[in-house]
Amino acid sequence: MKVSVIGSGYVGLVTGACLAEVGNQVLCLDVDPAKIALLQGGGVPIYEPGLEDMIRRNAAAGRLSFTTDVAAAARFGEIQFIAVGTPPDEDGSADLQYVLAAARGIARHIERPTVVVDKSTVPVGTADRVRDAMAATLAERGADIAFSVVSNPEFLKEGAAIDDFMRPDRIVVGVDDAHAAELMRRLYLPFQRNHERLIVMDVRSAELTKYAANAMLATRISFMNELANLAEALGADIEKVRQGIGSDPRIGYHFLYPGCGYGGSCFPKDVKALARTADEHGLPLRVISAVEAANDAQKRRLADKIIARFGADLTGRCFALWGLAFKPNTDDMREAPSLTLIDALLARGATVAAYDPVARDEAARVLAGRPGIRFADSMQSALDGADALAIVTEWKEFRSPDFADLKARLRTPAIFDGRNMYDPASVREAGLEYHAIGRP
Ligand SMILES: NC(=O)C1=CN([C@@H]2O[C@H](COP(=O)(O)OP(=O)(O)OC[C@H]3O[C@@H](n4cnc5c(N)ncnc54)[C@H](O)[C@@H]3O)[C@@H](O)[C@H]2O)C=CC1
Ligand SMILES: O=C(O)[C@H]1O[C@H](OP(=O)(O)OP(=O)(O)OC[C@H]2O[C@@H](n3ccc(=O)[nH]c3=O)[C@H](O)[C@@H]2O)[C@H](O)[C@@H](O)[C@@H]1O
Repeated sequence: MKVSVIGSGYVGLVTGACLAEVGNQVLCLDVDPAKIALLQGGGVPIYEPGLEDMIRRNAAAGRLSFTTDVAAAARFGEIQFIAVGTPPDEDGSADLQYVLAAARGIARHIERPTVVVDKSTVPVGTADRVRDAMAATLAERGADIAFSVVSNPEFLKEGAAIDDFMRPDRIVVGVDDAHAAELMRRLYLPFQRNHERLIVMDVRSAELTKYAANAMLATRISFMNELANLAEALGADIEKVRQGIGSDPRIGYHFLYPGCGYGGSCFPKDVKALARTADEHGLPLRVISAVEAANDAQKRRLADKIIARFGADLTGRCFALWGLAFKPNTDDMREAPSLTLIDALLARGATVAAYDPVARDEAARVLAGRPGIRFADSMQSALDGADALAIVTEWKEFRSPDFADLKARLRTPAIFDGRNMYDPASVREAGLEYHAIGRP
């Protein structure tokens, strides 16, 4: 099939590359000329394991190409995916300007019946707005071209995006006409060879399913984070409690890891947007508001622990930071808990020496112009001259450090572990203080 993808960010690129991988012809569009020039030259603007190889392979085979030409993209695909950003507006609701601009761009140039598939995360009712925007644009052109609007929310996780797309738990398709439903079924056939993964429903339910999934996952994390804080006060170990409850299949082990708060481009904004939608309908989601407040507090937790240990005035102190990205295996810094910690430390007069295996450049871009932060080339060099170490992202290479070396390099041998990476007894036996989340 011929497929256009409007928006070449995390979701657009992964969608485009994976659809090309199974034999479709794919054209990816973006409004950012620098991004498209990089992609056309064989580069990839984001770090996502396996993506660069997949893009190169499919571009070389002539199945995947990139453009900034809206008309070319609109005329190319019988299916047009919209995968542009939906950032939070000032009031927390999803800003739909990019989605609607993409829809108008398609309608301005299509020449044959087209199925428009919304992959961006959008509030319930957005498909209607996309339909209206397209109909108005077609009317301005005096064109009578049939089109359908489908909701096909994306559930991939950054850092595992290719695998999530190629082997999805489920593919949610919200659709209200048989032709579009059949086209979507054919498009996704290669991704469900072992068993049926397509869940077909009405458009509004599909739109809500996406927010429900992210809100449920965020709720689990905030629940565990608050419980961890309580465990700490009670002298209990949240890691033992996690194992104790995760073994119940009704609860399960996934997404039960306490830490220094959830970040990323989606949980924070989607939780806000869902709360906003509920408020607009006079049906406030009290649980969801609490999830958000608990996360804001949890992101400050490591800084609070450091202040409790070293005092509120951190002038002259330096803290080593391991991990900058909002989670491992990505260079994404959006809403990363590291940013909250860095802000708090710098505001109290400290300096920070940060190390991240892949997010260094992105972090340097985000933190440009902030005095007091140095980017180290290795885990070890971040420690030199530091008072203590804080761990924000659980990269694999942080799992088994040489604690004796750590102790030798740090002025105060103390670890503030925001991801509960170590066995407290082993760290303490090595002569280091260990301040984790919810552990005695
Ligand atoms: N990042 C993730 O892991 C996931 C994101 N989502 C959702 O997918 C959507 C996209 O997210 P990301 O890919 O992370 O965003 P992103 O910010 O990485 O990429 C969006 C891209 O769209 C481009 N763009 C904006 N307006 C355009 C237009 N009119 N025409 C063509 N290109 C345009 C931007 O230049 C940018 O490159 C959001 O709604 C997000 O909530 C859903 C699941 C996972
Ligand atoms: O809508 C989206 O964009 C995506 O949002 C999340 O994916 P992502 O943000 O890439 O990353 P996650 O692995 O979900 O982690 C999000 C945050 O939660 C934190 N987290 C995760 C799991 C856990 O047990 N504890 C915890 O603190 C992570 O450290 C990270 O900061 C969802 O997992 C995806 O299904 C969804 O498609």
